Amino acid sequence: MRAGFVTGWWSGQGRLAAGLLTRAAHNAQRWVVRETSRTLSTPLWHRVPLVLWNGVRPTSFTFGGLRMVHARSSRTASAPSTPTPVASARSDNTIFRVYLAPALRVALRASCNERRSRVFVPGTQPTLQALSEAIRERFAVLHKLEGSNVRVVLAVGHPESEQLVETDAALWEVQAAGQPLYLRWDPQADEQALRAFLERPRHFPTAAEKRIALPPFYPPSAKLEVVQCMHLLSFYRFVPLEAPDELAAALRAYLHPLNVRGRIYVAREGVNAQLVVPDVALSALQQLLAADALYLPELAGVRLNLDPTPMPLEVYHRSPPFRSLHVRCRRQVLADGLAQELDLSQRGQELAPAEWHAALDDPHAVLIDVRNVYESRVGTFQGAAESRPLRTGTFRDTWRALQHQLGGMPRDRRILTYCTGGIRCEKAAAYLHTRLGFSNVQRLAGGIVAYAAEARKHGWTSKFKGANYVFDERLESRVTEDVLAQCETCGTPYDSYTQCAHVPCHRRFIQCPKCRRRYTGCCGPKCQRALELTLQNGIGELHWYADSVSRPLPATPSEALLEEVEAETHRRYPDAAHMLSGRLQGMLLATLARLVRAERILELGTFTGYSALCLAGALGATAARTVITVEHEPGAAAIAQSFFDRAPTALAAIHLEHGRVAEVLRTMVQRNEPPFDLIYFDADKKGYIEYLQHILEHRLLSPQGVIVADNVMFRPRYGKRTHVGVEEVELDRHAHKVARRSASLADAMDAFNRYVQQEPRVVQVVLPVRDGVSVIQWREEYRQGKRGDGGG
Ligand SMILES: C[S@@+](CC[C@H](N)C(=O)[O-])C[C@H]1O[C@@H](n2cnc3c(N)ncnc32)[C@H](O)[C@@H]1O
Repeated sequence: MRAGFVTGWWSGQGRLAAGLLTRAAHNAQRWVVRETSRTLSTPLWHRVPLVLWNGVRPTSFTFGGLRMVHARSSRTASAPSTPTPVASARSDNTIFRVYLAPALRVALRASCNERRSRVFVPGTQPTLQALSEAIRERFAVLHKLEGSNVRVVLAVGHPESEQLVETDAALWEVQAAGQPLYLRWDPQADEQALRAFLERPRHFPTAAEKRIALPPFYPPSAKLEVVQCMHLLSFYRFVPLEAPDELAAALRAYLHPLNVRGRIYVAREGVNAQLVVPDVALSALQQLLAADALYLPELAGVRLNLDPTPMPLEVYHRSPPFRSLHVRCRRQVLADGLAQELDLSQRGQELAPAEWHAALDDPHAVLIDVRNVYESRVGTFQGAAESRPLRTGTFRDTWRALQHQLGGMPRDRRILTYCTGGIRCEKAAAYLHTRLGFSNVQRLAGGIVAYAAEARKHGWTSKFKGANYVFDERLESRVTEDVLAQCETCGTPYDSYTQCAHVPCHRRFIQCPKCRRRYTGCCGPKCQRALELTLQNGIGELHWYADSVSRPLPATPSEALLEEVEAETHRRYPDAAHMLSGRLQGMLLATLARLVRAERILELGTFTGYSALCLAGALGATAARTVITVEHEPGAAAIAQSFFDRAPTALAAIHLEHGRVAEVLRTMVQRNEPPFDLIYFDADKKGYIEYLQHILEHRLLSPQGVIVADNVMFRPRYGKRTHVGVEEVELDRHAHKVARRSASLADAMDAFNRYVQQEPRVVQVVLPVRDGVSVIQWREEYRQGKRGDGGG
């Protein structure tokens, strides 16, 4: 017997029409259905088995409206009669790593989250059929294959692998070897079907095209142009659904015209929705789901958890909690990882927020926070009740944590459970009742969201302290001003979550703004280092582009001369040639010199004379115009002088001062040197602060003058890079030395930037050109003044 994993063909339109017909039976007066079902008899696509037993090996057959096409493969070995046991299976589930192959990802336009997943299959010897169902549930994007005639197979090891999983035994082998699985096109795919799918028209029918009559109370438009604010709203209901996909289709059809965004899961066990609703559409949505409404009978009278604070439209635009509407069919609306379905008919007693508020004073009650540890960290209920945190990482861990926390407890003890919106408590309470035998389980109706709204409405002192963690892009919604958590990097009280800026890590964690700045948005130095390497590459590319589209000033020394300086520098200083300013920075210096109408320029750090030549070019030759440049290294000074001697006469005179910058600056003051209109800092980084103080103190900068400081965004180099990532930075001994030195230079530059930022006499702007250029000027009130008066 052989089995193949396939996705098949079925009539998507027919499915919708069939769904609508069924719905029409509920409320015939509201629906106009012009389409009729075609071949459909089993509307649940995800219930259709995807494994073919091919004793007779059909190439295709139709099952409940789904045409199944067998995935032929190069593997011919038949399944052994005694299956190999699975080597590694955790708890009640077996976990598979499944990826979408790149070609499939692109074709399905899978989002980042949908590109790979761990797939949990109940049992330790899962069948291929169970895995295929779990995959269908996990990779909702496979829905897009609906209506196509293309096949997807499960390949082992790599995206192009032709080793396919076709039998349960092959699956167990894969699991035992810990190999990843790739969802890919069938290697023997029908080219035509594939092309038809890839070139399919991307048109999403509107409600009018679907011929759905919208309710009369709908607003004429819910477009964001006519909206003032958005409302955050959630609802869920555990209700047995015969045809979740019908309800999903109906929800899409009804909610799209209201411009509702968010995420709705629909399964045979019920519905779970988190939405953001335009203000003009809120009352229509409420009417749609009202107790007496017939539009969505499965949801009639569902409790709507409305966030009491509407979101102004500009806030929504800045950080929308949801950007579009996703209605997805899943195996469960709340995946619990339990091998056996819970009996949800016994799920404890619901307490209204006011009853809950009072119940928390019961010293004999046990309070169970059913949320995960990262949620409890930023906000919890506090009261007399004894609190037993579950500290779970995912909802699937709840069962073991409950057994652990409540193991030896009398079964008639009063248990109070709460979660964000109430849905998790329903399953937890059912488990406590039916599996652990607790008889007095009570849960907070509507969860923290409903409690916070009621507390605010009635002016109670909230017993929930801190922030309510939410699963949209806001990450939390504040209930009280209490701060229960700490910054994970410095330990100061703070409770806002962020995500590590280093994309491969992307860890969600708590970090204060100070540490966020310090670690450039990363969760720690390791990720920061990795990010810096990425940025170095990125900036390199941007610099290259900026250089290629810039055009030098006409008076700049000839490109040929500058190229010669560069070539000579590389020849004589192969390891230090990067110190030379280069074309783009040379152009920037010349432009700034022109802008401030500079006559006198001072450069600290000549090296081989590249930037001095650019500056002299910007001034042009007149008697009053001069560039003074300072260099202490005789070899570099000699090279620079040789080029200055050969410079065209159209350039301003360049006077090279041999010696250390500090001394030269002192002698300048002694000999009463007139002030400069542009001073370029490009010598030793650790002296920048001292030079600045001296220049300001002795007014060596003219009132309109500008200081240009180079390398102010200098970032440490961390040795040889193999490829970007957290673990990939190799440091050899020499690299260690370089790293230490460059780290100390980076610190010096950071100290300089911060010094200038707080220096009252100047203003500065930092430009991310190369490794950062700071442009510093006198503040207006300090422009005029006498030498030695400190500029004041
Ligand atoms: C980055 S390079 C200058 C590059 C040059 N401005 C250009 O763009 O072509 C720095 C130069 O400053 C010199 N230098 C460093 N510290 C110095 C100091 N205290 N006094 C004088 N020169 C110094 C170094 O010898 C080196 O040649």
